[in-house]
Amino acid sequence: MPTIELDEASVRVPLPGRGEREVLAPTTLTLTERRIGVIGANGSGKSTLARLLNGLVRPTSGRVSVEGRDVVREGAAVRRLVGFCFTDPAAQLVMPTCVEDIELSLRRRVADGTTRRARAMEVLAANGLADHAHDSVHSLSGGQRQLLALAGVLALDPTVVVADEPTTLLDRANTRRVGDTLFGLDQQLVLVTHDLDLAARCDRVLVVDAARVVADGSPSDSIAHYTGLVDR
Ligand SMILES: Nc1ncnc2c1ncn2[C@@H]1O[C@H](COP(=O)(O)OP(=O)(O)OP(=O)(O)O)[C@@H](O)[C@H]1O
Repeated sequence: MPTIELDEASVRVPLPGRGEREVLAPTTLTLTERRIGVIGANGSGKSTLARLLNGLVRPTSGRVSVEGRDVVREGAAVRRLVGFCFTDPAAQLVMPTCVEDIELSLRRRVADGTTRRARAMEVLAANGLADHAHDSVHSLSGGQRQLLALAGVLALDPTVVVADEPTTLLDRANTRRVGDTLFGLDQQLVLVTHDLDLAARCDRVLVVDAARVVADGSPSDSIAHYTGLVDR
């Protein structure tokens, strides 16, 4: 599996007229497991941690690297390695139809339009969306939209998939479909989630609380730590 490293990486954001806020305290981690869960309360810093991994957020201090590539100095290379799936697929789906959306993802990879269309159709088929290729993205259900957004990320064959609460907007059946897709991936997965059933399927789970990783271990130990914080 790939190696993701955080070396004393912190994130502070300026608050106009009020100094700054630490949204992630200096954090050191080496992540080599296949499936890594990140859980914690709203506003604890999970998304910030996830966004550091592909350079969407830059560390204020310290270093973050993926496969030895620094997310700041080698940002383009890191973004090729790390696919990022957002909570709200609307953040990712910008083209009118499903097949055009996948083609947009592929534009830098496949120059020839006919080949690109064929590849996009394959990607849709692999994700159970072939029948919707020419449908409007807006006609899809929430679960189908999330699968389409994920398909757009997977079309680029990333080495690592970071998914930030990909099932939060979904009902139970779609949570299961998207969860099964994510846990069926060959790639390394970093999954930020409020769904403790999904967290329980990971190999290692980090608990974030008040801008710090406060627990890091097996799913059962980390989930127990988190529920202990909530029940405190
Ligand atoms: N650019 C920013 N400016 C100001 N505050 C920020 C910024 N980025 C993050 N924060 C704050 O840092 C805290 C952590 O945010 P983050 O989005 O990482 O939390 P989270 O654990 O993912 O929360 P949720 O579960 O609600 O998605 C929040 O209080 C958020 O408002």
